[in-house]
Amino acid sequence: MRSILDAARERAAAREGASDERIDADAQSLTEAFERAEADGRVPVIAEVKPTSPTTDGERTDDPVELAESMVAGGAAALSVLTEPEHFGGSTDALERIRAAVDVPVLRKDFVVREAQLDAVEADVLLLIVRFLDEEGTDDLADLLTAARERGFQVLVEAHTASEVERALGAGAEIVGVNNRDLAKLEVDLETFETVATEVPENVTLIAESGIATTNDALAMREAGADALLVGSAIVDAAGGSDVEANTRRLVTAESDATAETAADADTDAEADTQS
Ligand SMILES: O=P(O)(O)OC[C@@H](O)[C@@H](O)c1c[nH]c2ccccc12
Repeated sequence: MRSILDAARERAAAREGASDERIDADAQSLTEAFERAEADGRVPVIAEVKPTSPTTDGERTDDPVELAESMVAGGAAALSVLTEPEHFGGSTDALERIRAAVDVPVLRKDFVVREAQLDAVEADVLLLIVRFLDEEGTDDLADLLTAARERGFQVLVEAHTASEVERALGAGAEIVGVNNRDLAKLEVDLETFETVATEVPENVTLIAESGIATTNDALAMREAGADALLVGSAIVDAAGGSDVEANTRRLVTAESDATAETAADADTDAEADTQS
């Protein structure tokens, strides 16, 4: 299989020939969706519809709209939908159907390297990956960021290292995602977020991405400063079962459950005190 980047360049070239109409996105605010979640005690989670990936065996053939609806029922603040066809089994059609079916913001997850790719499908939020930009055959991050905003998209800029975060901020990113997965080696290390997050100023919305599997992982990412979590595998093919709604809810309620547990512990302690 050719590389993700080569595939992206080729899809970009195909779109350049197609000269689609320019998207004029009517976008729902991602940060407001996070605030609504926080206001009712939910951890802001972006749940991801990803039929397959280079690190997954096989491909899920469930109806993506049903998956998405279960995620929202489980309390997801927003959704992420892969539209990359070759390595992730995604499609713009799935994104359109999901976006029409749910009332939360939807992120288009793809490898956008050229402006022409922006017009493939409307979404609330668009992903730009620092690692794949500013090099030969791709556009500049700052130019793409501007071009995406001109079309009405909010933009999530993804970084993996401190220097990529610097490039994201330098280009004017207001929403930054730190990917715990190294896209070259495809290995996940949650310490990536814990280390790199310290580079991001308070006024920037910060998202921890990938490899978040347990409620403890979720708590650790929040502790390290994540305003929101982006979770795919642990919701869709969790070891504990594939009840997507329950898997989403488990992460969404991680903090309220932890508080309840501490309170219960305190109660038991108080009881022990009165009895002694
Ligand atoms: O399935 P996970 O480990 O929960 O990860 C979700 C998401 O972060 C991951 O799919 C992802 C992060 N950045 C990407 C860029 C392209 C494609 C996919 C991704």
